[in-house]
Amino acid sequence: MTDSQQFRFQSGFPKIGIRPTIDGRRKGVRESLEEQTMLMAQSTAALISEHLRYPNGEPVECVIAESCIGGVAEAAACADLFAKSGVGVSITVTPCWCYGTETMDMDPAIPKAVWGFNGTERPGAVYLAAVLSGYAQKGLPAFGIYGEDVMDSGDPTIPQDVQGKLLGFARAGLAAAYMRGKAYLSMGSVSMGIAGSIVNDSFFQEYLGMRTEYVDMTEFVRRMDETIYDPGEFEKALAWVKENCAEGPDNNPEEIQTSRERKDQDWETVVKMTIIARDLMIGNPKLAELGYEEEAQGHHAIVSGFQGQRQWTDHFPNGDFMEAMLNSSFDWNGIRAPHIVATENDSLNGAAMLFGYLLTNTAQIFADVRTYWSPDSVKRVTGHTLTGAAENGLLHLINSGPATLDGTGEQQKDGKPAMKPFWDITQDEAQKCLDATSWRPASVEYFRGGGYSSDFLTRGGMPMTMSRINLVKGIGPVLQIAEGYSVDLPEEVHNVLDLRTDSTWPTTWFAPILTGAGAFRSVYEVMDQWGANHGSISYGHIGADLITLASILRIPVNMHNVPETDIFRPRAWGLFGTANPESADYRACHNYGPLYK
Ligand SMILES: C[C@H](O)[C@@H](O)[C@@H](O)C(=O)CO
Ligand SMILES: [Mn+2]
Repeated sequence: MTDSQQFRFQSGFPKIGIRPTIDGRRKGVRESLEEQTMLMAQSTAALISEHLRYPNGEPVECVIAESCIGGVAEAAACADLFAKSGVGVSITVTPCWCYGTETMDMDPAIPKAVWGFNGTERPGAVYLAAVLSGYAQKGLPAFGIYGEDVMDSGDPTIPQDVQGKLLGFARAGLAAAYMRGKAYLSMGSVSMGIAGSIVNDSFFQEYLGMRTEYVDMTEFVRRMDETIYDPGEFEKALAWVKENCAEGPDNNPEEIQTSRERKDQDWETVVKMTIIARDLMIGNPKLAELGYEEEAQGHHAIVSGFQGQRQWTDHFPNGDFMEAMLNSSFDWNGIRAPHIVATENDSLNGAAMLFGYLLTNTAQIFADVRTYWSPDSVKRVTGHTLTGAAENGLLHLINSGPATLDGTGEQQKDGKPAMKPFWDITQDEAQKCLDATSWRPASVEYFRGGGYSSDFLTRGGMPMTMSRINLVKGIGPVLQIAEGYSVDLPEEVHNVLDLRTDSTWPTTWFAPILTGAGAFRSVYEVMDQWGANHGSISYGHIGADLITLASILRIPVNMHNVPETDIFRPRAWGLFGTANPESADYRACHNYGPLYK
C-alpha cells in the first residue's frame, strides 16, 4: 500500500469488543465455567479476524475483556477497556446463566449482539432470552444469536448458523462504526434540481453519525490555477492515462466537435480534477511539503459527491473521468482501495454506495435507473426474445460515465466475472478493466465544457445488488434493495438498445430476481417503485447485510427481495409484530429513532 493510502486510513479502524459473561456465583459455579466462557470469546475473536478485513485489507481486530463479566463492576471495567481500545461494536458471549441487567453492555451508540450457547447442562440460551428482554425494556436494540442445534457442553466449535450470524452482525456493525465521525464532502451544490444532492446534514449526522462538509467548485479552479496539487503526480498520471485510457470516437455532430488541441487540454484538466478531488477528500501530505498545510489535511471524507452539472460542466470538462477513476480500485498509483464518489452530488446514492462499499470492501457502480425494457419492447425493436435471468425484462443502468471501471466485470472469481476487494485484484485484471473501457469525448449538447465519459459494457452473470436511500418527509430515510444479476445480451441486440440512448456511457443490463409479491411481482414494478433516478450497484447478493446495517442505523427498508430466512435484525424487532416484518421494521425504526439523535 502506498503512503497516500496509509495516510487515508490514519484515523484507524473500530475494533470488535468481545464480552464473555458468566454466572457470578463463586465457590463452584463461576470457577467451573471460566475456561469455557473465555474459550467462546477467543473462538469468536478468531472467527472474526479470520474472515473479516478492514478497508485497508488488514484483518479485523478484536479486544476481549480482561476477565469474564459476572456483575456490574466487571461490566464497567470492560466498558473502560473498550473505550480506551477504540471498540466500536460489541459481542457478548456466554455458555451459561448470568445476571442480565448486571452484565449487559449499556452503551447506546455501540451496535451489540449476544451469543448464548445452545446447551442444556448450563442455560446460555436462557441468559440470552433474559438479557434481550432487558435490552428491549431499556430501549437498547441488540441482536440475539443461538444455534439451532443443541451442543454438548464444552464443545469449542462454533456451529455454521452461529458463524453466519456472528459475521453478518460484525460486518454491519463495523460498517456503522467506521462511518461514524467521518464526512460526506459536497463538492458543489445541487445538480439540476436533483433532491438527493440537497445534502441533508440531519440525515448524515443523526442516522450515520457523520459530518457534512461543503466546498464550492471554484476550489478546483483555484487549485488548478495556483498549482495546489503535486505536479510530479500530475505528470505521472497524465503519462499513465495516455498509455492506459484509450480515447474513443467522438459521437458529437461534426459541427460541434471540439478541436484536437482542446481535447488534449481536457485530458490535462480531468486528470488534475481527479487528483484535486481526492486531495479534497482525504488530504495529501505532499501538499504540506509544497507549503499548503491546510489543504494537506483534507476533509476526512469517506464519501463525496460532485455537482458537475450544470455550472461546472457548462464551462469546464465534466466530472466523469474523475468520478470513474476515483470509484475504481486502481489508477496511476497502482491497485488501491476505491474512493466513493457520487455523481451529480446525489448524496443519498452516495450513502448507499458507502453502505455497499463498507459491507464488501469492493467498488460500487453509480448509475441512472434509465429504462425498463419489457420482453415485448426488446422483441419489437430487435426481434430478440429475452431468455434466462433476463426473461422477464431488463433494467438499463447507465449514467454519464461515473461508474467504477471495476464494473466492467473483467475481474474473476472462480473463473466467473466479479468485482473484488483491491487486495485480491491482480495487475492483469486491473489492466483488463482499463482495456475494456474507452473514453468518449463528452456529449457537447449536454456538457458544453467537454470532458470524457467512460464507455463500457458490464459482463453478464454477476450477482449484483442495487440499493438506494430515499428521504421521505415525515418518516426520514428509507432504504430499497433489489438483488439480481448482470446480463449479457447478444452484441447486435445490445447495440440496437444502446444506440437509442447515450452510447458514450457505460451500460449494465440488470435483471432483478422476482419473488411474485409486492415490488418484485415484475421487473416493471421494480423500476416503477424505484424512489429516484439513481441506484448504487454492488457485486454480490448483499441484501441481507444491507438490511442488518439499516436496522442498526434505524433506517426502515421499504422494498427488498431477500429471502426471509436470511434476514437478521435486532431481537426487539419481533416485538413490533411478526406476521408482517416490513411494517414491524417501520414501527421499530420509528420507535428507536436515529442512532445518534
Ligand atoms: C446528461 C444528463 O444531464 C444526465 O446526466 C442525466 O440524465 C442524469 O444523469 C440525471 O440523473
Ligand atoms: Mn444521473
